[in-house]
Amino acid sequence: MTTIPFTKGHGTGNDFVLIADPDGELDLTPAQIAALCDRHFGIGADGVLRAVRSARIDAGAAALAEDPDAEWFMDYRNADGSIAEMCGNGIRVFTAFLLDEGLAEIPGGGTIAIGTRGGVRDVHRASVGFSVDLGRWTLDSAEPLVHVKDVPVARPGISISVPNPHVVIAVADDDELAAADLTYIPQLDPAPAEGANVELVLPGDPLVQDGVGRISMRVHERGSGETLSCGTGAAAAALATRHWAGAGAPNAWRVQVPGGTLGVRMFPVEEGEHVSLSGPADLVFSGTVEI
Ligand SMILES: N[C@@H](CCC[C@H](N)C(=O)O)C(=O)O
Repeated sequence: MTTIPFTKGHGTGNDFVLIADPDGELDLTPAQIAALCDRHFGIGADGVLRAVRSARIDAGAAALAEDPDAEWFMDYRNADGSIAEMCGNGIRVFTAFLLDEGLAEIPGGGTIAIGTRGGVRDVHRASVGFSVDLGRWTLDSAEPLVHVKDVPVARPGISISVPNPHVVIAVADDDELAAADLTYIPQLDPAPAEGANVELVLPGDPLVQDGVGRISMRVHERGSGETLSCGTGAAAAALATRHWAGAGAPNAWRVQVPGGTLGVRMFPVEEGEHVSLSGPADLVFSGTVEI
């Protein structure tokens, strides 16, 4: 048994166990991650965020090659111990944790570069919490048929990577959004080999207010089940809705999730378009745990 300090944090209710492991000494197994995330027998969380110096984790070499300033690497794990490329809520909470622990600083008005398995991501302070540039997104050609328990009709999903995989479907109304039973894993046909996070989206009425698009969303996350929020899922949901809305749809979106509100923005860059995510990041308590 090893006793390790941890902090519990969340971003719009998407909650995480945060562990500082600067020298990469803690090789947590999937079973240990699942035990930490267990809501009955552990601390309870949707995932684990390990803060390790990029130089001290294999996956960090690519991050440092991309941006030598990416001193810290976010080693993200889903609640079942599986690895994902990116976590949009997690990276804001991770940044709050680095600052709180005195491990990093964000110079006034500046950004911090964080290594992730999906590439280096720049985070800066926002009016509420933090904003992260999620980088380039891709629309994949797959349109799997999505069956969600208690949603009467299966419908084709739109596949978007940011760069973790998402499949987004629209629902008809509030009742359908509420009725969906996301304790069951949505069935995708064909099923993507790497799995997918599935977002159910209800466009706002009106869809656009004061130039900002509005949607509500629920999510079933790969490796974590239904969560109160998914940052990369909010970005994928806004991108899918803009795609459905067609020409003239806005590039700024407010996404209502069960745990709060997130902001999504699309903006042009030299090589295409990036999507950014903003929202709160809260550290709730700290303690020690035996693993
Ligand atoms: N909750 C996260 C996404 C976490 C990873 C996801 N479950 C996956 O496996 O891709 C977010 O806020 O983006």
